[in-house]
Amino acid sequence: MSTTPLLETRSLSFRFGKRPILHDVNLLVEPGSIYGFLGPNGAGKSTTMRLLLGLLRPAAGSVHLFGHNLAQHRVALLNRVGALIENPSLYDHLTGRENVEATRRLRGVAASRTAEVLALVGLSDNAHRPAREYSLGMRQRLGLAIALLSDPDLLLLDEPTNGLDPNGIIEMRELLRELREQHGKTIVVSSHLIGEIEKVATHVGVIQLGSLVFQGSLRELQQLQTGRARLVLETASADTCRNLLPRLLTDAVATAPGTLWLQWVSNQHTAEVAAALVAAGQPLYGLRLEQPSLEDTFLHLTEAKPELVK
Ligand SMILES: Nc1ncnc2c1ncn2[C@@H]1O[C@H](COP(=O)(O)OP(=O)(O)OP(=O)(O)O)[C@@H](O)[C@H]1O
Repeated sequence: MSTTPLLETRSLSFRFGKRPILHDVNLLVEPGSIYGFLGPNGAGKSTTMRLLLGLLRPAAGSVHLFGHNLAQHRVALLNRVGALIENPSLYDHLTGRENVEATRRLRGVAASRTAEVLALVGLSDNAHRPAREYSLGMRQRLGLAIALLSDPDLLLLDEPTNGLDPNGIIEMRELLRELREQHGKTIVVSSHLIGEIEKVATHVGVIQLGSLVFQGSLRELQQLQTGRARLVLETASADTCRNLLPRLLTDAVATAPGTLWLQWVSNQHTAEVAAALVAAGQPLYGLRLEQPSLEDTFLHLTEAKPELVK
């Protein structure tokens, strides 16, 4: 069964003046997902978010929200989107509740929503305090409350945990999970930290130098990580082993006179390599599996050329 993506970009490109910033970006966000939009600083995440919100105009390509072209139905489509772009602009002298109220009136949203959104982000008990007394985490949650006023189907959050302490990061993560699981929101959340995204995202897009270098489910990213596992083999002479076992060791790389690295395939293959070495009369001093971390895989992706996009 195929569903219409909630958000899609088609060959989206952007330039600042003559400088190309985004190249042919094809994002695909399924309804009900938390899409982690990952990339190092300067990769183009904020620019993409601004294009998704119609705040910048593409040099080429298009943005589609809920199956419709943003350029043609801007107001109607953006009514269904809530956004938090970096730090929310708040009135520091007003209370949390008054900050929400100010936007609620402006947008003509029902009065009952103020208490609802404050409760949703866990700020009911602090709603009477002026925003200047709020921690950064509370400010982010207040910004999110304001973004939730019109009960949007899609939330676009640009680095919402930037600068938060570990507690604030956990609270934000739990809030995103709750918004998806209990309120059916689809969320796009950008970050430069894979460690944060892997804990909350169902899908991941990785951007590097303005190009999407990976897009898929978190599971597919983890599979890519497993595929990068390698066997490290310690023996007396790497060259002798390679000569004796050309079929098994053609692609092995000698990193030291007695050390070979080869791509990990399966447990069976590992056992076959070990048995073959011993049968060939070669000493086996060590055999270990090295699994790169997801962080390594992310770094690998963001160092690689953009050929991995599906
Ligand atoms: N107003 C601007 N004029 C010219 N270049 C810009 C402007 N804003 C951003 N850029 C450039 O566009 C590129 C992408 O920036 P962008 O802010 O989208 O990246 P990012 O992935 O969000 O990174 P960060 O997390 O550091 O904001 C960068 O090279 C940046 O220098």
